[in-house]
Amino acid sequence: MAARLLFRQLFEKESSTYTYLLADLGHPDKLAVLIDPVDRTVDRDITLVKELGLKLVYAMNTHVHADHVTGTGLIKAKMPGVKSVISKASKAVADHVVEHGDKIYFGDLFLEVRATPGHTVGCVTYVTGVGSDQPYPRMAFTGDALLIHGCGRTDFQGGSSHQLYQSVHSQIFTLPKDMLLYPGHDYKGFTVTTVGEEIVYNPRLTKDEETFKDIMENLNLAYPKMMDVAVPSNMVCGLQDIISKV
Ligand SMILES: N[C@@H](CCC(=O)N[C@@H](CSS)C(=O)NCC(=O)O)C(=O)O
Repeated sequence: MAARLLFRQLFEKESSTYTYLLADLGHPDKLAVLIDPVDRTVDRDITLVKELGLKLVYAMNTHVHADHVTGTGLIKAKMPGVKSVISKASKAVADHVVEHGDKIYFGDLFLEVRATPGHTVGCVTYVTGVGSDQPYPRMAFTGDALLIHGCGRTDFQGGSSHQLYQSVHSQIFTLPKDMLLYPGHDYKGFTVTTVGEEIVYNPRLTKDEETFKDIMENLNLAYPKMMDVAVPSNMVCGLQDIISKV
């Protein structure tokens, strides 16, 4: 049966985080994945998965988040059989650790892993693809490597403005110009962008690398309020928090 993509963009307002639900409606079991679920909105996401008749197979993270606790641990507790996913480079614990070039299949569809370190050392971008040879709308989930007309900060968790600049230019700006890009957060009310739009209008990453580094060194952002709780919890995909929340 031909793959058919179901796609939902979900928002968690306290951390301005986007969670993405993707499923292959062409598969008899309607296999699905969630990218970057948040603990606070897990019940909403699980209800939606059930209402749509999907079978969730992976709860995936683009990186170890510093501003909120991932929902992957809670989802595993509430939906036995779902596997957590994160990059090997993050050094976090998950059921499935991925590296650059890996493909995560759900039905005939897959997400290809592109290493995009710089915001954190283990950041990855997930790019959609399809196993069979058919025309397909393509999208990439950039986590905090690339935000809409912005990018993730680089001042903690192994962050590096040099690495982020190289990651975005080599792994994201080389994708097809009309590819849709979906970020991990948005603080300004945007929902989606394209590769072509960011190549022209991103106010940070269109600059030369030295100017970019200067911009990043002078962001003067306060540390995320939940950082001391979120990072240790997310190093185990949120598992240490589940006992009090299930
Ligand atoms: N105020 C928020 C944290 C906001 C923040 O630092 N966002 C990060 C991504 S989450 S670690 C970021 O990279 N921002 C880049 C930017 O340019 O805003 C909180 O207290 O949680």
